[in-house]
Amino acid sequence: MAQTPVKVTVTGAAGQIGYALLFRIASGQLLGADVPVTLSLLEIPQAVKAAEGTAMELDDCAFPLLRGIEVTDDPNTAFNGVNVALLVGARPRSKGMERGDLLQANGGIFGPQGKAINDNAADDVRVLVVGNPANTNALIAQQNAPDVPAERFTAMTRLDHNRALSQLAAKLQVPVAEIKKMTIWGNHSATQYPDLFHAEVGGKVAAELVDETWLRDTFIPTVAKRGAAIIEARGASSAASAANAAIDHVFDWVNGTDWTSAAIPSDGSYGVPEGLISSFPVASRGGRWEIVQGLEIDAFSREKIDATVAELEEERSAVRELGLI
Ligand SMILES: NC(=O)C1=CN([C@@H]2O[C@H](COP(=O)(O)OP(=O)(O)OC[C@H]3O[C@@H](n4cnc5c(N)ncnc54)[C@H](O)[C@@H]3O)[C@@H](O)[C@H]2O)C=CC1
Ligand SMILES: O=C([O-])CC(=O)C(=O)O
Repeated sequence: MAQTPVKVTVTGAAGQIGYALLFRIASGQLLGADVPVTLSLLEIPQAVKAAEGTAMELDDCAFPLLRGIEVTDDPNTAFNGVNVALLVGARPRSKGMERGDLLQANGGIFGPQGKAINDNAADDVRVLVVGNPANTNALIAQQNAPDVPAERFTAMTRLDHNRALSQLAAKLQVPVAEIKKMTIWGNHSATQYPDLFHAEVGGKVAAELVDETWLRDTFIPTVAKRGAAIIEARGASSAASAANAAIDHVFDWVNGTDWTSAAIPSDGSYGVPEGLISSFPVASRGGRWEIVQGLEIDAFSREKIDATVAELEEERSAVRELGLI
């Protein structure tokens, strides 16, 4: 029997990440090489024409797995029956904009999108928020979707995870595939904590294979500030690598993995207050993320985790005060 296509909705579809992401979804890399998909491209009215242009190009690829494309500026249409929602479109910080203004502007996007997901999505919907500030935008969407299980709302720290793998592989001159158990904790921001005390290379603890100064003064800031370094070098923010990380996140969520990093709602593990959407070491089993349990947290890591979690708490308080959640 022919398989029913999975509906994948991408917001901000006419943006840079959208352009790097849509073709890979349509080619089968998001869900698997045997899973047909339909795509819904959500944009603001001014960018619908550009998204239609991307849809024309998608048509022109004649992807065997792509069973339909819609382009719309209506969230209720875009999320109608959606199985996988990739929330990429967001309001970037502009010059002179205060953090409260940024959160308010994004509340105006992620609140209504959360509600539209609540009212229209398929029962098995999975949501990945990429648009910044990703963790708190995910919280806003989740809190506006009370009928959807809270655990279905996640935010992307997989790009940070991949950056950490790549930096460590280069330092140790080993292939990326030899590194296991990498973890990003906390917020997708400069406070994030890339943890080498649980990462392993050839069965050895990564933190013991590098000197402490490099770990503290080079590795952590390089990973945490890589987004800014890309903007500085490219004159535009990470797009292909962000799209790649979104593909990795959803593929592993659906198909399973023993260990990666994802920002998911906290159940209180590792002292992270319940409900915060924070990055953890996670496994995916049976289509659900689980926080890896039982890790010893040393004093250095505790301080770093507490700092990034404190930032998430501040963001949650700010959006509460603004009445966004
Ligand atoms: N979590 C992560 O690791 C990363 C997150 N990002 C974030 O991803 C977001 C998107 O980045 P780019 O694609 O480079 O930006 P972009 O500016 O090229 O594209 C954003 C698109 O979103 C659209 N948009 C704005 N409001 C919308 C709404 N209400 N509904 C639907 N579409 C809407 C815009 O029209 C635009 O086409 C940014 O917030 C960026 O900071 C970027 C890289 C990594
Ligand atoms: O800062 C940005 O807009 C891009 C970003 O999140 C990243 O590259 O990690």
